Amino acid sequence: MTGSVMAAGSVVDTPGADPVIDVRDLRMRYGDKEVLAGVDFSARAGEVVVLLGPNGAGKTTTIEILEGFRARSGGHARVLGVDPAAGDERWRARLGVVLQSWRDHSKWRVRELLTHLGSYYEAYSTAEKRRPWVVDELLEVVGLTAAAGTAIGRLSGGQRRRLDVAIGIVGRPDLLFLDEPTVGFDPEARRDFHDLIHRLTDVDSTTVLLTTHDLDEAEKLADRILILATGRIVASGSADELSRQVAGESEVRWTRDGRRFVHSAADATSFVRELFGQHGEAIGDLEVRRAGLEETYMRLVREAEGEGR
Ligand SMILES: Nc1ncnc2c1ncn2[C@@H]1O[C@H](COP(=O)(O)OP(=O)(O)OP(=O)(O)O)[C@@H](O)[C@H]1O
Repeated sequence: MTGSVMAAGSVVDTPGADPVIDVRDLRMRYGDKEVLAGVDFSARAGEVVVLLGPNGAGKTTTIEILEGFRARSGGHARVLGVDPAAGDERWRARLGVVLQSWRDHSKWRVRELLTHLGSYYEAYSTAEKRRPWVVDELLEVVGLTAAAGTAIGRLSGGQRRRLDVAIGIVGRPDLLFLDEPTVGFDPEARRDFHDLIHRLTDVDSTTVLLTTHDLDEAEKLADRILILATGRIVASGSADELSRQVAGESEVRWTRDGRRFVHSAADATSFVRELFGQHGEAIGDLEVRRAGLEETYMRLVREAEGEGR
């Protein structure tokens, strides 16, 4: 591991507060294929943690283990203080799950299904958290009011995904797992979804663990981004912190005498100082861009994969 990659397990929890998710040395094998080779991370109450990684890196596997859907091969995992392999109904009622795709319930109508699923949570209502979510309010926040009476088989792909999110949150979970929630969303649906996540974390202190391949989305939503590659968390931090870990070059753009110039510089500040020293007021439209999350992500994954060989 090089110095530019943060050591796995370096996430620090708030002192005194039990983490909502606590994973140490998590391992998973399918036959002789090792998918998770020692994953370490934790999440605090109200935090949005985004799990990034190439196809097949093990993101869904990680989430399914934490949801209690899949038995791990080894390591320590605690979710809301409970080993997910031994979680009971009461524990499950505090989780919300949005899987990659649901393919059932096609004859049910939207309102009917949400009312039905919500009824399972009534027994777990508390003074602090009334469960389930009132259906009309839920339909409103996920943008399905107009489709409330529509049979599920007739929803568009984006509406279907909104319904998946509604199913995930109908029980007002303390912890919400979302596996690629915005696939098929148009830009407006995506923005509504981002607002919804902010509402869940701000109003309800819901903790969120989500996977996505949309780096823009990761940057918008995440308090912390985890990059999973070669079976481990190879980097952890905000988009800004990650980009500072990668000693990338910045791009400097400017115009002079009506011409556009672009230059990559390792030290943008001294380059710009020199540029003004030489050309002074002739310089216009100056822009300096640090490596974006996409470039940072690609470099971190490539470094990890290079070392793994
Ligand atoms: N039930 C299973 N049996 C055998 N191998 C599996 C099983 N489930 C997943 N795998 C393999 O484990 C690896 C990790 O899969 P996983 O779905 O967790 O990755 P992912 O990071 O979520 O990928 P993607 O970004 O494509 O959704 C893949 O190589 C996959 O083929």
